[in-house]
Amino acid sequence: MTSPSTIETTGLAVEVEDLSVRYGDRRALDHASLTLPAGSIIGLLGRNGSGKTTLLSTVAALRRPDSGRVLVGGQEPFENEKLMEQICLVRESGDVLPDERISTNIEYFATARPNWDDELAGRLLDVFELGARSRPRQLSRGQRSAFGVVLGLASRAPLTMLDEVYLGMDAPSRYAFYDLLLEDYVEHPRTIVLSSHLISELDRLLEHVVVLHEGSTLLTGDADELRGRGATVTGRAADVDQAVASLSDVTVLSERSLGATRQVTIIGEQDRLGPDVTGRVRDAGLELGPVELQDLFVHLTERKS
Ligand SMILES: Nc1ncnc2c1ncn2[C@@H]1O[C@H](COP(=O)(O)OP(=O)(O)OP(=O)(O)O)[C@@H](O)[C@H]1O
Repeated sequence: MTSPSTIETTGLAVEVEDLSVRYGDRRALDHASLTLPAGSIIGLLGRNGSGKTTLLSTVAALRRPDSGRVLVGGQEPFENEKLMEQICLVRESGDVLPDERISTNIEYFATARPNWDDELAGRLLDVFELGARSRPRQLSRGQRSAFGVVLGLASRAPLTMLDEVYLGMDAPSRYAFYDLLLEDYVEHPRTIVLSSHLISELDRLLEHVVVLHEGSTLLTGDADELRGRGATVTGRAADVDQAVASLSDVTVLSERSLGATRQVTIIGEQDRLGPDVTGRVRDAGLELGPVELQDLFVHLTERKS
């Protein structure tokens, strides 16, 4: 069993083995297997309906597997009260008391969270301009999302899962959230899962990525390793076009132009770029950079559809 000090410093790992979950006849998860490594920020990516919420709900023991199993820190979460104190899932739907004041909601939430940090909660409420006396029912969608973020971060749960909560927030609030998340994570490492189908903003935060597609695991791995599977080629538009046209066995994932500069994202056969490709790009005097996870995600899920 994991000791409390290990939980504090590294968070809880999740092992999902051959997991299937059905809603009636509909199979939301179909023999999915994956690992969420302890002490990392993980992007759980997938198109609408791919099974992200179902997976997180099963990990948080809100649903029971139809077959297969989930282990959190080596233990099954279902009806495991002690373990549930260490797991925090914030869903876009809220899971708060809509007619009670924010301060009351916080008191209620904090009692079930041994690592709860009141000072952090207060700071986050200030950043997102949420009054302690207001009630969730009176908040806008974005403000309710921000309140979810407050509850998720201030819980400091060894396994914290935020299910698309931040999508309703406006850009300044989202960027404040990303900065605060990173700042707090560096001081208090834990396992943080961010689910989304919009990942370009999250890209820089992610250390590990899981892509679900139609209820199964399409891809899972270290984010840097995935970023290295393709490349961006940047330079003068004409030079980039000439270099990319000369590369055989390369697929273009996206193109962006700014004035005379062009950036093309490429990926090689079997999702690898050989040294011959990178060498030729460098020889042409062009800049080579990592691929954006969003481009890789769109490419992989489109190809599967
Ligand atoms: N309560 C439910 N009853 C019946 N089917 C459901 C229910 N909840 C989800 N599903 C189905 O299960 C599948 C997976 O849904 P899920 O909500 O887990 O996906 P998701 O990846 O979180 O989607 P989104 O990005 O749109 O939130 C979908 O096909 C969905 O229609």
